[in-house]
Amino acid sequence: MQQQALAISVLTSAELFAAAATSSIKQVKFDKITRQRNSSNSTRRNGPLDSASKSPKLNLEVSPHRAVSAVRLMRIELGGAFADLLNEQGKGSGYNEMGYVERTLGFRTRYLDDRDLRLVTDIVGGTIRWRRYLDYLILSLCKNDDTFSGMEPLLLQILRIGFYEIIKLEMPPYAVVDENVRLAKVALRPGAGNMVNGILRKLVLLKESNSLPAPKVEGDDRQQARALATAYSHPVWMVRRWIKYFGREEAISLMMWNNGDPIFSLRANTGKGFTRADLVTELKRLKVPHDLSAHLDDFVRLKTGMQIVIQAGLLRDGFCSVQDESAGLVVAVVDPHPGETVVDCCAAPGGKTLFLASRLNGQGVVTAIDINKGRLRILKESAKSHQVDHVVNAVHDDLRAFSEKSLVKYDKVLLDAPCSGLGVLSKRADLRWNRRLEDMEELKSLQDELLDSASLLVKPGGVLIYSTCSIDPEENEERVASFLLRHPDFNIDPVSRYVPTDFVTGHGFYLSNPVKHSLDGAFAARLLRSC
Ligand SMILES: C[S@@+](CC[C@H](N)C(=O)[O-])C[C@H]1O[C@@H](n2cnc3c(N)ncnc32)[C@H](O)[C@@H]1O
Repeated sequence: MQQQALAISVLTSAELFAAAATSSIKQVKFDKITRQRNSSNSTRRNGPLDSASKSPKLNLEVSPHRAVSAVRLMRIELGGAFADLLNEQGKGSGYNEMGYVERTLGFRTRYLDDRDLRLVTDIVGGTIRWRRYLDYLILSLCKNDDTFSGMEPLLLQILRIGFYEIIKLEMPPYAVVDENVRLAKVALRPGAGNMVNGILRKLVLLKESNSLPAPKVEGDDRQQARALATAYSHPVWMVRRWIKYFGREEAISLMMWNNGDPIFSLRANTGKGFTRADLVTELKRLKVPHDLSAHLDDFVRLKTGMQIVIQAGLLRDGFCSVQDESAGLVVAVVDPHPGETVVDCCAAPGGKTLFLASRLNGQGVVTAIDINKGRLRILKESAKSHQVDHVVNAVHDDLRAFSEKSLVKYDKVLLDAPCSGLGVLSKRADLRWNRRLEDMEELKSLQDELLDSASLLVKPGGVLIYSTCSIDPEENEERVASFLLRHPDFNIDPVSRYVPTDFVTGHGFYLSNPVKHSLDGAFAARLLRSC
């Protein structure tokens, strides 16, 4: 199911870190909203104790995973945190989150077991992905627009959960109605429960009679894009952009991919002497279904069971990393060899650095630069647990400053640039709602600037590799074309020697396309500096 993993990837961990750094202000805002709500409901009959109470009542009537899901959705929406923020530490996070339930909803339920945690992950991921479509349905079943726009945040989350469970998870509808009505009554007030009851029952009737409202794809381009954006739950600007670049059918396929269950891969950490064969033995012992990667020797694809891998400590102990094959193929494009000097210009949290380092077989150095201290700390810790820290030199700096002052030139320079992340929307459930069209322009000029800086670090005859986890031509091919105009001493080195032909574009770049390859989207260009 969606968002199966609890701790997702090294990348996610760093973003969690970044999110945590900004969450305190947002938490104050959230606490304030929920405090206001709690104080106005302090007299409810069946309800929990007020949040000010020292020992919240144990309320076993409410299914704990729904309470936690609702709270997490509130946090994500109000706080802009990442969907897996509280899943990071696996089981332990359940306790953490129950604390939130107590403080914000004002009651306790039993603690979450593994099954509950999986349900929370599925419900939260799915509800976020389908938000635009769910809201369209909810709005169409409300008395009027004001009922929807004036709805309190928690009530809206409870409705979204109910709609998602009925429409997308196809759970037994009347059980879903009962459970969500109870949650609304306990967490809010009896009237809120009645409203949830009324709206969910209308939905069940429409679903049973096959007459759910559906956005009509008609009118001019903008109107059609709007309807598709609602039906497939994406922002309108993304849909328009994808139709422009990929055509309507591929845009739809891409949205369907983004809404599907994310697929996770593991990379065996050969730097620690743990081979893919060892990983496979472990996965078999743990009964985790998997396939060998068709593209990379050290990788396996998981069908399910990431939680089991996490709980077995394989990630914590550095035996493997969660890394998408699309990112692994970028390292294949870099093609590091023992004894070479490599610089990873935007390295943190270190997914690619670790793979590069393990490929050096203990000879050579990867200099890993990043502007973000917190993310770089994660990189350093991971390098230690992966036992590749002796070949990783972590540098906290802005690449633009570093490249101006560096006297050293490198054999291989990887710029894994900050980008929109439009290739990884299946794993990053909330990213689609956080990205704005305006971000694209800012990102493009940053990418140009960083490319210019990275090029200063390449020795004559050396290679600059530019990569992103985006599928957007303006962040990929266009940035390379613009760079080559500014830097005539660089030429395209086609990647066909490094990755399977299927991933090579007409211009000799590497492109992993979610629709075509069933991997995350990623891009890389090899640019050779003349001697
Ligand atoms: C796409 S992420 C890199 C992911 C990483 N390569 C990996 O595989 O785990 C981009 C990184 O660029 C860093 N960054 C952004 N601007 C930078 C700058 N001016 N100098 C150095 N790093 C920068 C960000 O902090 C972020 O960690």
